[in-house]
Amino acid sequence: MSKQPRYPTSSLPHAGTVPNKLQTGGCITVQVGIVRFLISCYLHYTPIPTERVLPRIFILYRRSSVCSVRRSSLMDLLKSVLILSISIFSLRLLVNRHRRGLHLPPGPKGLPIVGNFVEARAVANSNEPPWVTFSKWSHLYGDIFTFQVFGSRTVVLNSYKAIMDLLERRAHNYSDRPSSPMLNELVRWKWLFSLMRYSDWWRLHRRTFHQSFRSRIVPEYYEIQKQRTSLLIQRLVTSPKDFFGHVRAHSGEIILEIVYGYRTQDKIDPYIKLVDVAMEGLNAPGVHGTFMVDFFPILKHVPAWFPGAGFKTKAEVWARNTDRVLDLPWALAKKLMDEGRAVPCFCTRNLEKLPPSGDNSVMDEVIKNCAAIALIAAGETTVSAILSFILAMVLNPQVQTRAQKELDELTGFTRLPEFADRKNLPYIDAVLSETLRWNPVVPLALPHRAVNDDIYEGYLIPKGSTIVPNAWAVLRDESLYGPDTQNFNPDRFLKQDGKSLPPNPELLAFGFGRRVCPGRYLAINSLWLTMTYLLTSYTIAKELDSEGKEIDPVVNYNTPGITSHPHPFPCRFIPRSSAPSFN
Ligand code: HEM
Repeated sequence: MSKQPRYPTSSLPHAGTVPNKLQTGGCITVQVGIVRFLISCYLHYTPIPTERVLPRIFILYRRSSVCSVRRSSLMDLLKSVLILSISIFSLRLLVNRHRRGLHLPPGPKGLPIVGNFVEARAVANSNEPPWVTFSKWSHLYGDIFTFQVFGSRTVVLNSYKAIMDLLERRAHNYSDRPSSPMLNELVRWKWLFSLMRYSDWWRLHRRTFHQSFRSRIVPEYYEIQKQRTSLLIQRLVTSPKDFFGHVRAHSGEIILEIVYGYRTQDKIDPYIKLVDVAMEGLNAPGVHGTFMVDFFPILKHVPAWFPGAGFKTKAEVWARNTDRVLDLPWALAKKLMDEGRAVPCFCTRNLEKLPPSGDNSVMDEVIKNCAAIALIAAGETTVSAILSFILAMVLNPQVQTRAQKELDELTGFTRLPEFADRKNLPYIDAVLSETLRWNPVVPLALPHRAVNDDIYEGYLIPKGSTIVPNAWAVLRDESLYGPDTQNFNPDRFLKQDGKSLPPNPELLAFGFGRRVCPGRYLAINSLWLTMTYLLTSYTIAKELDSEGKEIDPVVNYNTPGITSHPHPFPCRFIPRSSAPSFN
């Protein structure tokens, strides 16, 4: 007796019997479904992902049974899959010739299935920073090149034109972010809107954040920035050797007060420490491809005790720090508000806007997330830019003298500079631009993602590709910025007869399109003020060894992670006698 299918018998034309016609129809449904899926993979240039194909086949197979078909044997099914795969492969070869010469951008040749896994691992494990390696690859493959690892495609942009054409002018297609199961789910950074997909949830965060950090609002923070920068100058008198720590504290203090209304303690502040610890869990997995789970999301379900699942243990430790940096400063701000001791800040201003009655849980979460991202995003970035400026002054005393002269002439050496002075200090502005250019803080910006297929300069950029803008390579491009771009030379940004100015490094250092850094106005103000206060108060010089000889600092920016900052270097802060800061 034939076996009855497991579906409601009422849907059968003749319960208990299975007509041959429908059986054939079901098989065709399966096959048509598979063909359609494989063709769609082809059309979107997606390498056929086995982890998606197999479940898909089984879903189709089950659906076919609704057509009252007796299930064909598994062998039959596999046979048809094989035949169809071979046909689709031939079809692919055939249609390839007719695709109007559309190709993917060039790139290193990969192996079947794994693609450029070997090259990607080499980049991730190399002593050379990835932006330098990518810049070298661009000499081999061109300004736009691509590589692919286990079906996940990356397109690297190495020219100003390509970056602007795609990420700025076609921002509607390139404002998404690639998803990273390691960062978003395992290390629980999903509340960080810099990592969120291009969605309404991201838009709500971005809008809330932007309202408090746009160019017209940031002057409200001048006072906090001035007070904290004066404190930095004082601290350098007492312990100049600890300048890395002081610069770190300075950036942390500014953002903690702006966002949570919290004034840090004098010693190493626990909240600043919290951010530093949490950053480890952002920097290490932040470089796409470091963890296999980003290529095979299914691995996130592997238990931590399983051999080779060490990433789960690491992720759990990092995730606890992620939770702490989100929750603890927020709890403090809420406590200060409840006790009536809160000073006006990002949190109070936004929470007060909420209606007193009703469910505010969504906006509560958004405000909490935005406050914490400010803390995370402002920390390392501003610190790195200020340290680069200090290093540049140690290495280029002639630049420092000229900048001090410009400042002293304007202020008469009787007062500290004011933000209103900025328009009258063109050389200081050139030094600031050169600081952002010389060693950009986020050399590869953050990765973007193509929402749809796109064609650029005859190349196909498939939907879902990760787009990496190599800002470092562009900022070192001699055709844009003149000769010796490895050297610090602010003159590049001064008007010269008949010559047009190179692109403002702010256009590259702070990212692109709809994802451009929303904290850039605050960051530029902090950097400008710190530079001018330091130049007014100190001469920054090379450290001396025990014999009184100058020590040349080593310029090393090879730091793992998304941001790049100089390795510790020695220097001296020589107070300028009778500087207004010390009176
Ligand atoms: C010198 C200092 C800074 C530099 C160089 C910098 C650079 C960047 C870059 C390159 C991006 C990625 C843009 C893209 O995807 O194309 C970014 C994103 C972001 N930055 Fe900054 N940043 C700095 C300071 C700050 C500060 C002070 C804040 C907060 C007050 C901040 C908040 C953010 C946020 C929230 C994002 C995510 C934007 C999004 O995905 O929509 N940044 N920043």
